[in-house]
Amino acid sequence: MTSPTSGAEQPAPYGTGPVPQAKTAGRIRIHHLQQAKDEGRRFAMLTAYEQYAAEIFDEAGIEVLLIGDSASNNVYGNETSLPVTVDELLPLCRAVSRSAKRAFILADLPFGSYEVSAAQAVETSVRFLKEGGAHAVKMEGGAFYADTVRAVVQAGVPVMAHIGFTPQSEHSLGGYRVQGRGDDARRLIEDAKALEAAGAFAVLMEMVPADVAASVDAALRVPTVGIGAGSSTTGQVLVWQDMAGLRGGKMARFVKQYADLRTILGTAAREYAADVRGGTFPGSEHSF
Ligand SMILES: Nc1nc(=O)c2c([nH]1)NC[C@@H]1CN(c3ccc(C(=O)N[C@@H](CCC(=O)O)C(=O)O)cc3)CN21
Ligand SMILES: CC(C)C(=O)C(=O)O
Ligand SMILES: [Mg+2]
Repeated sequence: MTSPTSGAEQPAPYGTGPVPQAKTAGRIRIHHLQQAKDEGRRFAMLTAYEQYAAEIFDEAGIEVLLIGDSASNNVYGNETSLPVTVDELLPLCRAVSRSAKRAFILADLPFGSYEVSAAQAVETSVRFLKEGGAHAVKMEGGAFYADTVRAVVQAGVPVMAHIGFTPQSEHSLGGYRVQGRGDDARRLIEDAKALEAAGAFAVLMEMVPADVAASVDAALRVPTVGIGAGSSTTGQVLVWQDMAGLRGGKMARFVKQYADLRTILGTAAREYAADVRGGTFPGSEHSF
């Protein structure tokens, strides 16, 4: 193979020198996630909605950052993920994609932005890549969405499918409940296979019995990601404010809390306020 750098050293003609690769060098891509499955390794995914979380998780080696529609109830103050819009998620996606150098950037399609037609799904997905800087999108839904997945993939947008408990359908599913128990296990496996056949590069399962999730993972060539789906999936995902203990209140069973940021930030804010009220902040070292 010949390359511009082989043979005798010659000045490169203008415009043919090496292209800077900083933007993509070392970037996690879909084939790395596939390799993880093929070689029996697991990968980690977290949500991220802004600059510092994105930078910190990227530097920590988290392979996939998800701009989740869970921004609805973790950023925008809604009770559920239903109200959040494309126009609200796009700026968060842009902030994360600007801030992460290595992670694969995955954007959730919010409720109402892809269900109407395959054309609507393609239009919304393209916006997340063009305007949000995402590398792929995730959408909720089973085999019924296979044609939609196929259309988006054909347009050049990789798709992660999301099955099991799909929070955008909580009112159809009758609440926040484990999916795929008993006879429903077979349907979950068929959904996953149909979505893989439609071109999904991965399948995420939420709140599915561990043995059923293991069967789905075994039935698929592509990697799986789990949240409340046991330890047999290729990857795992958590909402970062749950994982880091920033969010208060009762946590779902599938959450493991690795830090207590809510207490740390609350203590910092109380100490700051006390210093201000007591006149000890700012000190002379903070003054001009
Ligand atoms: N902060 C946050 N964390 C999440 O994991 C999350 C969001 N927000 N927003 C969108 C969806 C909603 N999700 C949720 C939220 C709560 C439960 C929950 O309360 N589960 C209970 C009941 C399970 C059952 O009885 O079947 C649990 O104890 O796990 C589950 C999924 C997951 N996603
Ligand atoms: C919980 C994960 C899988 C998600 O879809 C989200 O954060 O929106
Ligand atoms: Mg979501």
